[in-house]
Amino acid sequence: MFSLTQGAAVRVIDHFQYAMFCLLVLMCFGDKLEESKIKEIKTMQRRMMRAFSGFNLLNICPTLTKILFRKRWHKLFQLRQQQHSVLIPLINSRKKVNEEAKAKASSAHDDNDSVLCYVDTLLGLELPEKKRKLETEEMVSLCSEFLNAGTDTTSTALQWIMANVVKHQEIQEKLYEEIKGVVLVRTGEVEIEEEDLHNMPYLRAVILEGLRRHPPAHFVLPHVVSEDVVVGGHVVPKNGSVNFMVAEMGWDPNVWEDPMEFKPERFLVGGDNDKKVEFDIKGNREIKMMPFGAGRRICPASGLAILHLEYFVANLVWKFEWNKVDEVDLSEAQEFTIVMKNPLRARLIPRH
Ligand code: HEM
Repeated sequence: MFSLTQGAAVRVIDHFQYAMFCLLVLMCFGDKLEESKIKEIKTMQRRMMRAFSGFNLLNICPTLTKILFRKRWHKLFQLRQQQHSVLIPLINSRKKVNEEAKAKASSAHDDNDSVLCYVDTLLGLELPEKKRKLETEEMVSLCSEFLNAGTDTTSTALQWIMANVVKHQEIQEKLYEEIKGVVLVRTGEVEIEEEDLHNMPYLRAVILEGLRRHPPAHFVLPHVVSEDVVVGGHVVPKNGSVNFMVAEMGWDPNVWEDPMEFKPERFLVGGDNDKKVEFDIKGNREIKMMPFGAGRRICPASGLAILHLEYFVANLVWKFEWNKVDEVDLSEAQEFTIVMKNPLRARLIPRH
């Protein structure tokens, strides 16, 4: 992930974003693409995302806005065209892989060299009500959503968590000791595997504390109520738009002790030798925080995101000693997500 001179100061967010994007591209298209291809997809997706807020207006009354905002419509079509030219060949090549596997009468998914990727699942999907397969254009939108929704959110969360790991060296020490205890029982094994993560309750607590204290999204996506409802004595009329103050929930002093402090231990239950984490992150029983939203439109990838965060944090702490360059500044700035105003810089020393 990093190429660095021993102990050099690294601005980590660009590496986190790129690593996360590569991982999602692999999960999406099932292929390890060339770096130049990945960069082409990334640049195109960024362009689309930057322009997106300006396109919301076009939705209000398309017949009218097509006359009033011709230039903006033109730009939207141009960007969409570019997106097609980059993503459709990748979808088609996956289609071919699937067809060839079928022709050989063996499933591509049983083949050890291939993974079941997101596009495979889209190709296999039949819309139950409409009784039809997805159009290629619909798959482009879904792949685009998959890449956009997963990259900044996870890499932002990772940066906030690592910032706290650098700021609070005692947390880093505890993490390292926990990882060592799990990994060193296997001789000659230096990579942390997915299964190891189940035996690292303190790591899980650090991730949850990161999502509570620094949720990447301070609001969920806007929702509209389908009928009049009364909430806490207030009427929300049909079609009224509602949102939730995600960050404020996680910082509520009536629910959390010292809410602005970074204290992973708050998520640990059980004695010293039997520590575990039992927390209802999806808000099925009660909602104490909701970094992924809650209910029907909850982030569909909450489990995946937590797995990615655990995997990255564990390996980063296992492989490197993370030291401060300057005092870690936890001020926030609004971009696509709530990011660190002064991105984390750390001095990394390989441990092994
Ligand atoms: C730490 C990482 C992540 C956080 C904090 C996060 C948070 C959220 C939130 C708050 C929502 C809106 C929920 C609502 O409107 O009620 C959402 C929606 C969504 N997220 Fe995530 N997310 C993360 C990672 C991911 C990843 C890795 C993917 C995909 C690979 C993903 C895909 C989506 C999609 C597709 C939606 C829209 C769901 C819908 O419209 O019903 N997210 N996420």
